[in-house]
Amino acid sequence: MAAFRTDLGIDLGTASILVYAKDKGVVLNEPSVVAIDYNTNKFLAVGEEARKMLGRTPGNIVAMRPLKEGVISDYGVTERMLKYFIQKASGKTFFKPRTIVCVPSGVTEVEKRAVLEASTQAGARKTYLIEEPIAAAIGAGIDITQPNGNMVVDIGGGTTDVAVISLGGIVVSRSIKTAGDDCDEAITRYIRKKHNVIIGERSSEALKINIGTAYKREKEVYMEIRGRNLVTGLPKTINISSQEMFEAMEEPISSIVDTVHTVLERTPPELAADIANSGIVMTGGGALLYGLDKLISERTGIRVNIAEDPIACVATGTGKALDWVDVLENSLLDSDSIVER
Ligand SMILES: Nc1ncnc2c1ncn2[C@@H]1O[C@H](COP(=O)(O)OP(=O)(O)OP(=O)(O)O)[C@@H](O)[C@H]1O
Repeated sequence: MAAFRTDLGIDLGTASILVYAKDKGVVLNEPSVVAIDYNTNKFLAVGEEARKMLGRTPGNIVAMRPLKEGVISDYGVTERMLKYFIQKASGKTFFKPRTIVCVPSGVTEVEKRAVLEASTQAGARKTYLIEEPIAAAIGAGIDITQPNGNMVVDIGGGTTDVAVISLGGIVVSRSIKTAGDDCDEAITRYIRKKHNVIIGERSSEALKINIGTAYKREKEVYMEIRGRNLVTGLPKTINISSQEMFEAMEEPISSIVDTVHTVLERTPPELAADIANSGIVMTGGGALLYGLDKLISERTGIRVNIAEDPIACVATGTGKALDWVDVLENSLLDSDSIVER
């Protein structure tokens, strides 16, 4: 199949957008955040620049995430943001690329159309949509065309997708709206309750990344964080331990582990035997949470492998899928079939 230099694979994620260009790898990796001036309806900033504005904007400016919990919460803004990133990644020498966009698993048919339309309007010659677990599996280096069962656990910002894939298609899957962002929220609630301190979104994420833990650590680690004292209203610095993080995130983490368990229970025995042999593969930023691989392995009795560069897996898999369009045809939705040009 002929491939063009500018073909793009796009991981349209809740937390970030990654764009993979053929033969170049990941060329763009930015938070899926936009800052809009509501008086003029103009985009003031997109991506990293907009993320810095979260929680720091005056009345007329809103910094927001148009994708939430694995679904498109603001359709029009998502469309404009996607266009912006496609044009940025294509550069000046823009000759119509083919794009393959990986959409969060919870999107509706209407939202799928919106993504296809946005991509077409941004100049794509043809756009395909791919399901997230399939892209994650390809990105993790799994040959999904084989008649072997593979289990992929993709833990993103808004959704966790657990899927068993064989012969290029999903055999059993489950998607829950509990993932990395819920861990951040659980941390914020815990600190507010236990320390009477309110911390921001970025601080709770920093705690999770630096000292978060899903499986008891042998050696306790600590991190200082600044927030606002609920009683005095003044800034306060507190020292948080990894044990506290373990307690704070217990609920979202057990939902994720239970989901893996449920999918395994529903997996046909032949495929379950394949998975027991090859192990479970974890992808997405959430896979990097300390001890989560160990915990899942302990609960299921199956080895767990964290994919190399788990955050980029969906994007690289989406990009690589451009070469597999013919094989994957049944799993892909394309712009010719649903967008009237
Ligand atoms: N080292 C780390 N430890 C724990 N969590 C991490 C780490 N690095 C990133 N994350 C978390 O991973 C999540 C983002 O993952 P990813 O970029 O795969 O999601 P996404 O594709 O944007 O989201 P979704 O798949 O839900 O649409 C965020 O919640 C982030 O805090």
